[in-house]
Amino acid sequence: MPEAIQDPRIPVSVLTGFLGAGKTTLLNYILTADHGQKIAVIVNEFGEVGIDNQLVVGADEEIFEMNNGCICCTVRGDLIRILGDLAEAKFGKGKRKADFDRVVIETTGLADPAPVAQTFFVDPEIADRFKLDAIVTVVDAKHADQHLDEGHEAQEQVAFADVLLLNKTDLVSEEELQKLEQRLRSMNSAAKLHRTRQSQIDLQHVLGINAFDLEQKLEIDPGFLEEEDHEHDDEVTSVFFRETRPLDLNQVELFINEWLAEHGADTFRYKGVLNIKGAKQRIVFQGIHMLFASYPDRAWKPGEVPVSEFVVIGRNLDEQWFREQFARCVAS
Ligand SMILES: Nc1nc2c(ncn2[C@@H]2O[C@H](COP(=O)(O)OP(=O)(O)OP(=O)(O)O)[C@@H](O)[C@H]2O)c(=O)[nH]1
Repeated sequence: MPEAIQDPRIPVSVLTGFLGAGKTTLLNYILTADHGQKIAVIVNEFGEVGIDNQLVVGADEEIFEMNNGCICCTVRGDLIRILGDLAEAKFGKGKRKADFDRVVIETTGLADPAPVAQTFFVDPEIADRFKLDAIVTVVDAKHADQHLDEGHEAQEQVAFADVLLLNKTDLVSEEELQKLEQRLRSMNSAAKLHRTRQSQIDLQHVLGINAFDLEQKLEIDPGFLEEEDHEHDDEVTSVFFRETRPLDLNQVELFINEWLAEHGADTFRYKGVLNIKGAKQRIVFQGIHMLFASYPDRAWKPGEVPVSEFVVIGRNLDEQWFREQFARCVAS
């Protein structure tokens, strides 16, 4: 990806997934795989001092632990501090030096990924140095239905995912897998879904995937955003928007202001590109709840049809409201 190469920020992958889904297994797999990259690891294990450090292999890696609470509530300050230390060790003139190409954060199975992801939008120094590459959610195929029925955390982990790893496929039948895949897709049609055993996957699907590059995903799997399935009555759903007519910037701003005021709490994740009238570049547009960012991306290519495409993932989404508001954004 040319954009990714030009972006000097350090990519960060966030591993999430419910308790026992296979996050540490994935982290170990990443650390031992032959990818030639140096990875700094941040581990947050709820209430178990040092446990994860013992489970994580790869002694050469920089491992930072956060044991004083759940990453999503009490210790976001810790996360900011650790990331700041890492940036200082890589770029600063201090004594402590650490050379690494990317950061992987393993969150506790009970974490709501939003505050972790928000860290990369909120804190200007962090946003300057680090870029959220992707949220990777490991799903336990055997227990997912139960977790999704019971808990908001599991639903939100699926909703926030850029990549879903349907793990432990050895423990369930093909039929069960297909049903579960449908359920996951109906909750988050934008995430790329892979089946895994022992969290093993070609790491090009997990690291350096530049999650906000919808185009790349569309190349791999055209139409994947449009898959819809209403068989389940899960509250978490995703809605996809596409419009080739250029949009009016003022109307888009009004739409977004209204959206964040009225529906910010229900919209977990949204991302995509906008085709703004008069703009030569695509505008990347993304956010998490009320935190929203947009910035000019690459220029539209010669021969490329400029198009606005984005996905909104959330709970109890008022799809009709979104469609009506979005329709008003088309430039006259
Ligand atoms: N049968 C089966 N077991 C698996 C698979 N992947 C992981 N496991 C096992 O599941 C258990 C939990 O895996 P972990 O990687 O520790 O899961 P985790 O998500 O890090 O767990 P927490 O940190 O407790 O949330 C371990 O015993 C793994 O060996 C799989 O594909 N199939």
